[in-house]
Amino acid sequence: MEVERVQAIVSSSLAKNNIPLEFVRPEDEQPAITTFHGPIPDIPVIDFNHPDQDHIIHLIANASREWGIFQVVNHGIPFDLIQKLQQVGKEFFDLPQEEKEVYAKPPGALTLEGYGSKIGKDVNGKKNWADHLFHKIWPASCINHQFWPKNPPPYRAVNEEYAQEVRKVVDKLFKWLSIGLGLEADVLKEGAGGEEIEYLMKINYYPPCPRPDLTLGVTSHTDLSAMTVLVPNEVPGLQVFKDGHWIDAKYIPGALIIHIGDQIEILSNGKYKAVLHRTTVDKEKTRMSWPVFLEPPGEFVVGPLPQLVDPQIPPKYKPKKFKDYSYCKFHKLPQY
Ligand SMILES: O=C(O)CCC(=O)C(=O)O
Ligand SMILES: [Fe+2]
Repeated sequence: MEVERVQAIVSSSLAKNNIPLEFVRPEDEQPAITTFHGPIPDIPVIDFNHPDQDHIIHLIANASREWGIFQVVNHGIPFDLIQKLQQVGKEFFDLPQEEKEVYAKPPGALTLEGYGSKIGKDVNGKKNWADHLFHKIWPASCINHQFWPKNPPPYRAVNEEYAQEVRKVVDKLFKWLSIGLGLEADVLKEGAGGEEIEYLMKINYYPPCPRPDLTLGVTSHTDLSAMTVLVPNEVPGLQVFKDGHWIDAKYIPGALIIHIGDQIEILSNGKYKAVLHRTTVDKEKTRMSWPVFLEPPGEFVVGPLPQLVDPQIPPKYKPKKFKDYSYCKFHKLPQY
């Protein structure tokens, strides 16, 4: 069966002011009805250039306890590299449809890697207003170049360079998040797979939509990863659920958006929270984003760090192989 990409639907036959019913969300999900516009604090913004490292650690730990998400400025990744990452990704999605299909996720494949759209409809029978491309970028041993676009030609070099830069930021984040729990600097990284942690790049492509009030790009979820490091383009759309409200993330040029994912929530025994988030789409503009998911290897067992468990504070999660955790999450089965 041929899967129809959202981008292809948009460029073909879309009636003005109309979208196919399978993209129309129930009212309790529609962004026009459920987005909060009252006064509310912004997602915390953390400056890695702050001279006092203890202060940075304090801010990161607080943001991860209270929000599960924060933005980082002055993170050290050169702005022109971020712009190149965006440019080569955009050029890939601008290719003719049949050229992109060369990278299509093989049907029935176990891997997430490849070009595609979410095939299954969700529990409401609804689809996401988004296409995507997934491929691993680190460690070298887990890279499948068959899923890396050959076009545009600089795609590979730019993604290789980005992988090296993002690793430096990730190492700092793991270290500071660990210290923020009152623990040794290496515990979270080691608890999530150490040097074997896999860096999974995703490009989200959200075409313009005639009815952004009715649909969603990605529906509400927490990330399966340990954490996620995301570069957005300039079109707003990320929303986070905080204190019972869906609120918009502000776009800060060049900033990285850090999501705490399920595996850090588990490792920290619930001290840090995986953030519930979703995305909206735009009437005129294409939104894109480049999350990198940091995932334990499939066979790696993740559970609450023993240092955070005692008779007064029992473990809130059972240790589990990452591949089993992912399987349950994708198939919407209970975890424990
Ligand atoms: O596009 C975004 O800002 C977020 C995308 C997202 O949540 C995801 O791909 O997991
Ligand atoms: Fe996400």
